[in-house]
Amino acid sequence: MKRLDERPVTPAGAEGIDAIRRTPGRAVLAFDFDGTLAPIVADPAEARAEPRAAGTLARLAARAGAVAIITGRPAAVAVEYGGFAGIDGLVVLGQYGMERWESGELRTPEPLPGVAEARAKLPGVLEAAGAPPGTFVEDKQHALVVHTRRCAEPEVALERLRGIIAALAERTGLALEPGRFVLELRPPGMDKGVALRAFVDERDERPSAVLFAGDDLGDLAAFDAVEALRAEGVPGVTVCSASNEVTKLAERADVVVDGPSGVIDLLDALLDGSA
Ligand SMILES: O=P(O)(O)OC[C@H]1O[C@H](O[C@H]2O[C@H](CO)[C@@H](O)[C@H](O)[C@H]2O)[C@H](O)[C@@H](O)[C@@H]1O
Repeated sequence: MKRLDERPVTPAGAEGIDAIRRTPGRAVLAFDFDGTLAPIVADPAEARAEPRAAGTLARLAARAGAVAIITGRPAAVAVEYGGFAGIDGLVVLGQYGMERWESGELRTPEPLPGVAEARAKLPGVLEAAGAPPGTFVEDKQHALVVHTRRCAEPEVALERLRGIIAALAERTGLALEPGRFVLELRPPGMDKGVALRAFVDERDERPSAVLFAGDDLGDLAAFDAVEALRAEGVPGVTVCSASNEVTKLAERADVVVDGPSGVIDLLDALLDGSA
């Protein structure tokens, strides 16, 4: 396993890592799910966390001030696919922070009416746009996700659909959330940055440091939140779980690691003091 001091880390990131090591009991660490803790697969229902993820998160939750998963998935799905149900102290903020799972309890709001309207219109919209074979819709109750990963040319398919899905989002009062070969229609107002900031602000004490790890465009809002906290004097670390599908996070991150296994290696190094 690569030691942290063998990796390129920005000076601000190194400060954040030092602060986590010095005072882990007041550190807040949060993670995206797909692409960060779970390797990307063609069928979203087949995604599962990296086999070491639950064990490492359990150790982390026992040592850190607070640990959360902040995901676009429904919280219960991330708990199930991650194997996270037994992790004491873990909080899962699902659907970009609209849902909260904690100690086996799920809090979820009523779906926005625009989602039902979009659900009814989406099949016709996709047909009218000539969605290529392989395009499919994932219905998350609070949001609808158009996937193109299974198309012969996923990027071409995504670009063909982008405009018409954006128009549907506008007509139904929803936000368009683009991601790795996905266009998601979801309620506006909440994002991973808002969710992370609220999670940090719940603490009784100011955190010693904040870390967020992600891989996709929706995670940039959480990177913004880490940077805003840094500007307020809270040391922070942004970690990119790298892929060749999204490069924007690697350009912004303090530390870049090689996919979900690299994220777990990094956390194990932090926990084992070899960081
Ligand atoms: O916030 P996340 O935990 O990263 O969730 C974002 C979206 O992830 C899922 O899609 C991605 O993973 C799939 C399974 O590996 C993959 O097939 C797809 O191409 C990826 O974009 C999920 O299906 C979405 O609902 C989430 O919004």
